[in-house]
This record gives sequence, C-alpha cells and structure tokens, in this order.
Amino acid sequence: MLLQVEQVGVACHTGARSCFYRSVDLGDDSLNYRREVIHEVYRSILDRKENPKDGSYTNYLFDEGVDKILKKIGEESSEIIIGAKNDDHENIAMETADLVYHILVLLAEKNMPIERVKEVLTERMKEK
Ligand SMILES: N=c1c2ncn([C@@H]3O[C@H](COP(=O)(O)OP(=O)(O)OP(=O)(O)O)[C@@H](O)[C@H]3O)c2ncn1[C@@H]1O[C@H](COP(=O)(O)O)[C@@H](O)[C@H]1O
Repeated sequence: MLLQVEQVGVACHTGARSCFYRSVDLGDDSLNYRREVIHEVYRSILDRKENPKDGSYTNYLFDEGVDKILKKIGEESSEIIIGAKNDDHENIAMETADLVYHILVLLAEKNMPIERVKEVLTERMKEK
C-alpha cells in the first residue's frame, strides 16, 4: 500500500519543515577549495594585526587606516559590477574574493568578530 501524505507544519524538533536541511561534510577530496577558507583568511588577518609582518598587504592596509580600507571596498565593489556587466564570470569570482578579503580586513580593523555576521545571517534564515 502506498500512502501519499501532505505535510502540514514542521517535522523537525528544530522547527524546520524537514530534518534534512543541513549539508553533511563527507570529507570530499575532490573539492578544490577549503571549506573554512573565509575563517582561515580572517584568522590570518587577525594574526597580521597582532604580529605585523614585513611586506604584508594586510599590514599595509592597517597602517593606512580605515579610509584606505573603505576605499578598497568601494573599488572592489565597482570591479564586481564591471565584471557582471561584461558577463565575465572569472573576473566576478576574482573581484568577489578581493571584496570579501577587504571586508574581513574592515571587520578586523573594527574589532568585530566574523561570528557576529554569521549570527545576523542565521537570524535571517527562514529555516534554522
Ligand atoms: N586574501 C587575501 C587577499 N586578497 C586580495 N589581496 C590583495 O589585495 C590587493 C588588491 O589588489 P589591487 O590591485 O586592487 O590593489 P593594489 O594595487 O595591490 O594596492 P593598492 O595600492 O590599490 O591598495 C592585492 O595586492 C592582493 O594581493 C589579498 N591579500 C591577502 N589575502 C590574505 O591575507 C593573508 C595575509 O596576507 P599578507 O598580509 O599579504 O601577508 C594571505 O595569506 C591571504 O590569505
């Protein structure tokens, strides 16, 4: 006998419609990126702030100050817009990486933990 049911409301104790809403880390070696790369980059930035290093671009930004960091965020945002208008996907990826990096430098400059941003994004999720 086959029963077809129509779900009403949530099924998971977390309040989600289904229990199957989280991705599982299967240790997939075929990925050509590091899952925690944004955290790792943020940690490198914090480390540069604590332990300045000769030739570090991050330290150059900290030394120049917040206005320089904000200027770079403006520049990188504009470059994403140009990449998108040209439908240049590789360029969009490069400029987005630049923007994310400069935003992380701004968070570090303002002594803001990246976790605060994650909290805001989590609060905004419809299904937690
Ligand atoms: N993810 C990045 C990263 N992304 C972009 N950039 C730098 O951001 C700059 C953006 O390029 P632009 O052409 O816009 O700027 P520019 O002409 O070099 O410099 P400006 O005079 O315009 O500021 C380049 O110099 C890139 O090297 C980065 N520099 C550092 N990181 C990370 O920060 C870590 C520490 O790096 P250092 O501080 O350099 O040791 C590294 O291991 C990386 O993980």
